[in-house]
Amino acid sequence: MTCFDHHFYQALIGLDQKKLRRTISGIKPEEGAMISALSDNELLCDFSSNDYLGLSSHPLLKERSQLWTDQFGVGSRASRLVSGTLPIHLEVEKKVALLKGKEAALLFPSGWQANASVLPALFRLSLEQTGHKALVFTDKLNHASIHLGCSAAGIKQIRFRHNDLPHLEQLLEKQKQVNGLRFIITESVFSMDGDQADIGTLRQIADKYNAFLYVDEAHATGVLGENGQGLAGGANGADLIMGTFSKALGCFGAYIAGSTLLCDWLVNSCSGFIYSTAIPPSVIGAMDAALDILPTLSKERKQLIERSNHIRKEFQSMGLDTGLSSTHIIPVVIGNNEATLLAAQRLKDEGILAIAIRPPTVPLHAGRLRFAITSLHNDAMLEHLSHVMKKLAAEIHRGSSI
Ligand SMILES: Cc1ncc(COP(=O)(O)O)c(C=O)c1O
Repeated sequence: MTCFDHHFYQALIGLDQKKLRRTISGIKPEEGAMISALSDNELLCDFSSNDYLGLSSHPLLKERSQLWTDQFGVGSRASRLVSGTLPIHLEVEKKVALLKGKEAALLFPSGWQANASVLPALFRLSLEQTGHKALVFTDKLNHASIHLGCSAAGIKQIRFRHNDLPHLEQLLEKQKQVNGLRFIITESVFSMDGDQADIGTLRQIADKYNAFLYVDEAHATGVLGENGQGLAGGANGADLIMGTFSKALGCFGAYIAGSTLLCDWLVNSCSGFIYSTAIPPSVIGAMDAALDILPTLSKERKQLIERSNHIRKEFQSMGLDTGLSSTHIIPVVIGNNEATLLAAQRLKDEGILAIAIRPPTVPLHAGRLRFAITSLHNDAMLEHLSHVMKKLAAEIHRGSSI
């Protein structure tokens, strides 16, 4: 009991009333894409997992994780700049840089931590070098950790409409005479919408306005681009790529990739890198194995995209709103929070897990079921999904409470 429990209680009641309260419900992984819910042991096919290539249970990831734990210990003992840097951290950073076609890379304990701490470090560069605050142009649907990185730095974001690059240009043009370094920040595949940013055009705009292009590739890495490189790698891509190992790469942790000087600057200025214990050997082992496996998965990537295209078309033919999705992430936008929760429950009753995503994760009145297709889904699972969604679509169109 704390002296503020009555405040916590009232705040939670407020969320309940708006159907926005979140609760933790545990799961146990079963074979393939199946999981069982801890609450009732119900067996469900998981369409909410970000384990897009099924690597989280891959034998090589487990083996190397175990091997490097045996060789280097469980913990990494210190932060990277103290005595926490092992040869395996440096090796994996080289592999990330190679995958992304960049000079250098740095590992971070999580994607959230990377965005939340790298952005403030970059923005400080503007103040230090020009004496003026950074001008930060952000897509309206960027991830919460990007917003946090901006607000932690006291930056007022100049937000452009989602994926609307003419609007971005207008905003850049409007600020043309204002001093300060310019940053453009976007995701390459949007986590809740499954649509893609046009990196080529963003690069041209960034060059025209001498802006630094920062791209979060959390959901593209592993799945899209050559060898799963993502969409923003190479010389014509982003200035800084941020990405995670926690999704298609099946493990945990994150990275940024860019120029050597950029990485050297972050080693000297980024609090999330400097003041945090180095990633443990078990995780580095899994990261290393995932990076080795990635180039061998072209067939899986192709199949994943084909299957996702098929499911999206099926949903659309049922009159469901899949937004602008063009990837393995397929939202079905329902709108109302209560109806979204009901729809998720209907699916659960039919053995399908698709979590109801509600504000503030998505904009107001844009509640949705978010389906992530993975390599672990087989034809029978996808057919069952289609069958169940047909029934749900009929309910939606009948105008029932869903
Ligand atoms: C676009 C995006 N960026 C960053 C993150 C944070 O990554 P992590 O889960 O590694 O903290 C996520 C994950 O939820 C994400 O979807």
